[in-house]
Amino acid sequence: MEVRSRAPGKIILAGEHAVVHGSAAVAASIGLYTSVTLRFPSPSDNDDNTLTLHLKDVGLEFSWPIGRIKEVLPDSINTIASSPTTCSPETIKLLSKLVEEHKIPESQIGIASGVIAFLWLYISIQGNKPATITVSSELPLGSGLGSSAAFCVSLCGAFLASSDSVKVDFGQNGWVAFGEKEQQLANKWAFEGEKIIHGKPSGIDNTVSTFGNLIKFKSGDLTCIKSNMILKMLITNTKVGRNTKALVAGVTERKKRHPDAMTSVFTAVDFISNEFASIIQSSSPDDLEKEQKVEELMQMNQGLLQCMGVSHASIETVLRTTLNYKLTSKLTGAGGGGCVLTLLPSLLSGTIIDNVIEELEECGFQCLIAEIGGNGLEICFDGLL
Ligand SMILES: Nc1ncnc2c1ncn2[C@@H]1O[C@H](COP(=O)(O)OP(=O)(O)O)[C@@H](O)[C@H]1O
Ligand SMILES: C[C@@](O)(CCOP(=O)(O)O)CC(=O)O
Ligand SMILES: [Mg+2]
Repeated sequence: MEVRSRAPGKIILAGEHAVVHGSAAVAASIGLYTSVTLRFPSPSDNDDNTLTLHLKDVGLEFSWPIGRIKEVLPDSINTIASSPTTCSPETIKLLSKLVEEHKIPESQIGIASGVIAFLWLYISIQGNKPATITVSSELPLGSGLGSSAAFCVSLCGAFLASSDSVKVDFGQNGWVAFGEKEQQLANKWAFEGEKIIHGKPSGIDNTVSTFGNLIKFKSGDLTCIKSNMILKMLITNTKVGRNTKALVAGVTERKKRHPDAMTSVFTAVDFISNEFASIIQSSSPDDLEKEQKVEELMQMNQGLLQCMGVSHASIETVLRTTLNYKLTSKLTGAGGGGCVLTLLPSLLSGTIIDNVIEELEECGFQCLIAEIGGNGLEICFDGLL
């Protein structure tokens, strides 16, 4: 049997980092997906007793005989697919042992945490069954567009769709969404995977990747938003690599050093995200006024992200370049490099957009205009697409 799943990346329009500390944030899914194919060996493949993971984007392959997994985890992982569980530090150590048996080049060492998350999610949901899993993504990895969440959500989608705890209609054609209960379950498991990759995630990335659309998120609670204005964002990837876990930990350290100042920063971001959500939902027909307010909030949010210490020289270059065209930008995701959003007002001419993109690309950056607020996690069964 073969199951396919896909889950989108995201942009955070307001509130990254502060959302980890309980402030509100606003995020949207984008039309770039991570896809997973899961294949169980057929009865005729009786020699195939391995768990294999192909990571196409990074050109790495991992394979473990099921016997080796049982040897390293002798007490097996006592989890059930319907009950998402946090991986203990002891189990992370055991799973790391399995990952370290494969050579990961030093330049790609960040992939190890993703492979540990994969093992935790697979063994927890599917147990010790042999299978081959292939992952490929349209998202740049480690750039602030939520590739880690899309990775965890798409894996959980495929694992749950082929487990007994989820009822899926095998008869439907093409890509289908889970029912709400199954979406909640996939989201909770994906959050457990994100914890392994990020350390202390807020849960916004896996939530928007699972449910899609536009959301406001605060302290684990999700509110769906319906935008009443066209939000066109240019995404500029500075291609400066960074690691979300280290950036999130850096902000927490800064909060420990300056608790009152940082609490005020997070409170200000909470107001910005709430106001952002109300403006885009407002039924006022004055789009120009709404765009100007959104731009001002983006500018304020960027200033506060600088206060948190997560901007970067490459991000500042994008801000300066776009400002020359009177356009407003802010970093998106964890910062420290990665991606920057620029609001493209509805009346902006195509020529200006082309010119700004050309100038940004001359700096070595990569630009894209992504579709905002599309579908979340979807599943497809073999032969039906
Ligand atoms: N397609 C993928 N293949 C392998 N690992 C992935 C993939 N997508 C995400 N990951 C994992 O997620 C990590 C990047 O996550 P993170 O630092 O949070 O950045 P972001 O989520 O912004 O892309 C990678 O180092 C890897 O561990
Ligand atoms: C910085 C943060 O707000 C978003 C991180 O997004 P990304 O991994 O950089 O795509 C962390 C979180 O909310 O878990
Ligand atoms: Mg991430």
